[in-house]
Amino acid sequence: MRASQEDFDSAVDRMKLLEDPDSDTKLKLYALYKQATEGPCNVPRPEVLDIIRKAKWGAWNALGSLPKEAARQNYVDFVSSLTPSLESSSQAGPGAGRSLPESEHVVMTSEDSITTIMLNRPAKKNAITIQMYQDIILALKAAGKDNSAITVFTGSGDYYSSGNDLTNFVSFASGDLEKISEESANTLRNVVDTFIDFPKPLVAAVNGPAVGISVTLLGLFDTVYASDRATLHTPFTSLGQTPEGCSSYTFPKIMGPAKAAEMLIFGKKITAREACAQGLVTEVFPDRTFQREVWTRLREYAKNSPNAMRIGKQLLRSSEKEKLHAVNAEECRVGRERWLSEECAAAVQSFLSRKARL
Ligand SMILES: CCCCCC/C=C/C(=O)SCCNC(=O)CCNC(=O)[C@H](O)C(C)(C)COP(=O)(O)OP(=O)(O)OC[C@H]1O[C@@H](n2cnc3c(N)ncnc32)[C@H](O)[C@@H]1OP(=O)(O)O
Repeated sequence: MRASQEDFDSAVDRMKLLEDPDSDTKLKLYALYKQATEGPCNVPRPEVLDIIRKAKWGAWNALGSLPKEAARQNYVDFVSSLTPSLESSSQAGPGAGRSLPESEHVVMTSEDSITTIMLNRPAKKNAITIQMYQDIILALKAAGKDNSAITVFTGSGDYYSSGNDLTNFVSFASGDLEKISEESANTLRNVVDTFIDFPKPLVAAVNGPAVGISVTLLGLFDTVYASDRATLHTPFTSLGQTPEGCSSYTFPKIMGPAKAAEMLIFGKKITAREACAQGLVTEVFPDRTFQREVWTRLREYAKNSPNAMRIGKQLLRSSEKEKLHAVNAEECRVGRERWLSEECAAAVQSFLSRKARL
C-alpha cells in the first residue's frame, strides 16, 4: 500500500503537532516535503554565507531524482516514526500492510504496471553498502512477486552507481578476516543469484556513469537503456580484484572475448555508445530526454501481457540459469581470496585516503 495524497496531508498536519523537533529532523522533513510537492531540487544553490538556506537546499538537493511518490511515502513513514502516539487507528504504521520493503537508500515505487528500484544515495554516487545489497535482494524478491509487468533498476542523481562501497572493505582490516570475507562473499552470491533468478523482464535505466558491480550486473538484465552521459567502468584489477556479477561469462558472450578482456582485465572505461555498439547496452538516449523517452517507451511495453512477457523471459533465459549460478559461485570464491590480498587492501586504502582517483 502506498501513501495517498490524504495520508500525506494528514502527515503534514500531524507534523505541526511535533514539539520542537531537532534541526536534523526539520531538515529531513523539509527536504522530503519539497521533493514530494515540487520534485527534484530546481533552485540555485544559495550564497555561502546564508547558512540556513544552504542547509535546506543541501538536504533537498541530496534527494536527487527520488520520485515525488517515493518522497511522499518516505515523508509519511518518517512522520509516523516521530509521532507514533498520534497515529490514527485507521492508518498503517511504517511498513505495516505494505508489500514494498522500506529502505533509506534503495527506494521502490510502482506505477503503470512498472516497479522501479532506485539506488538513492546520490551524495556517495550511489555506492552500494552491505545494507543496500540486502535491500536490493528484498526489493527484487518483492518486485518478482508483485503485480507489475516490468521491473526497472536505476540510480538517483548524476550517477547510476559507483559500485561497491569501498568502505565495505574497512571491516576486513579490523575484524575476523575469515568470517567477514565469508559473509561478504555470501552476500555477493545472494544478490547475484537473485538477479539470475529474477522472473520478469528486468530493465536497467543507466542514468549516468556506472562503475564495478553496477556494470557487471548489466549482463543479467533483459534490456539496458543508457543516457549518452553514462560511462561503464570495471576497474577491478587496479583494485586487486576480479570480475563478478557473472560478467566473466556474460561479457565475453555479449561483446566477444577481446572487448570483454579490455574491460574486465585491463579496466578500460567505455562510453554508453561504445557499450551499445558492443551489445551490452540496448539503446542510448540523449541525457536531456533520457527520462522522458525511456519512461514513455516502458509504459508502452508494460501494456503487453505480463504473463506472456514473463514466460518469454523464461524461454530466453532458463537454459543459461544453471551455468550462471555455477559462474557466480566460482567468481565469489575467487573474489573472496582477492579481497584478502595485500593488493586489494592497498588499493582500497589508497581510495579511502584519497591518494588515487580513477
Ligand atoms: C559484499 C561485498 C561485495 C563486493 C562486490 C565487488 C564489487 C566490486 C566493485 O564494485 S569495484 C568498483 C568500486 N568502485 C570504485 O572503485 C569507485 C570509487 N569511486 C571513485 O573513483 C570516484 O568516487 C568516482 C569516479 C565514482 C566519482 O568521482 P567524483 O565525481 O570526483 O566524486 P567523489 O569521488 O568526490 O565522490 C563523492 C562522494 O562519494 C564517495 N564515493 C564515491 N564512490 C564510492 C565508492 N565506491 N565507495 C565509497 N565511497 C564512494 C566519495 O568518497 C565521496 O565521498 P565524500 O564526499 O568524500 O564523503
